[in-house]
Amino acid sequence: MSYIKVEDVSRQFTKADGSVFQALDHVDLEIKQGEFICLLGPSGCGKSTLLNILAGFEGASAGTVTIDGQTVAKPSPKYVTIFQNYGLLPWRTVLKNVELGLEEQQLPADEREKIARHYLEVVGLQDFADSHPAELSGGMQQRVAIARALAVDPEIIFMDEPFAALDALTRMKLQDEVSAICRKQKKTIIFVTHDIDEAVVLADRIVIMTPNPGQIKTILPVDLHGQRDRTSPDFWDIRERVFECFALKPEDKTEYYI
Ligand SMILES: Nc1ncnc2c1ncn2[C@@H]1O[C@H](COP(=O)(O)OP(=O)(O)OP(=O)(O)O)[C@@H](O)[C@H]1O
Repeated sequence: MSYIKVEDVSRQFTKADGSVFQALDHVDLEIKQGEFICLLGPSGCGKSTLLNILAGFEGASAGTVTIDGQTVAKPSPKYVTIFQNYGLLPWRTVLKNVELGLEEQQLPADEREKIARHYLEVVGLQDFADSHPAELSGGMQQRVAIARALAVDPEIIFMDEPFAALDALTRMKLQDEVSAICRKQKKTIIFVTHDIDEAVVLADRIVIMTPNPGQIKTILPVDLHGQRDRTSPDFWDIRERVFECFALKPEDKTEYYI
């Protein structure tokens, strides 16, 4: 039973010179509740456009998107989005940043603080509650953004290249943490990336997109369970299949990004 249904969605943009650009072309996709989906493809293939349409930030030119049977027309408080630049308020403490989304729920202050402290613990930042974002590393700031997203108990978390600004080791650590946390919390995740290894580490299914016009080329199930070992033959087998989908030549494979 599909939870998110994308039916025949197209999106055109009119460029400055008046020409029409087809960012998404007849896209169909069904996603089950609790799935971790990675949208993977080269720059300009429409990953962010599709994510923005799913999250209700922008409309499709044609086609429909439904979530739990309801047509998506605008952003909903049931879903949260995490961006690459963390989106933290610099003048607030870490704790107060995590409380931000809860303030709209009109909870008593002590209840709000209890929930925020719980999710800071989930992401391992309980000792930094009184720090300000500028005192934290990029990886820690992104963990605050993840705690803030989880605190409102969303049904879906949309993530648009959330680790792109982080160094490779921090990114790998956060990939493992996000995978474990989101699966434990049973969230539906739509995650945009152009990093092949990141998609293989995280996804239940990888939606492989190609540009000009933006289309879904294929959907690859990732049949790896539990903690994903980046050195295992199974991991390398799936990674190989993704490379084949993009028709990358053997000599291209040393570069992890597409
Ligand atoms: N508001 C807009 N006006 C005109 N063109 C747009 C607009 N938004 C996106 N596009 C174009 O649509 C195409 C798809 O953009 P999108 O940001 O969805 O790609 P992407 O796959 O997420 O790329 P990246 O990995 O570089 O972020 C791009 O060629 C982009 O220039």
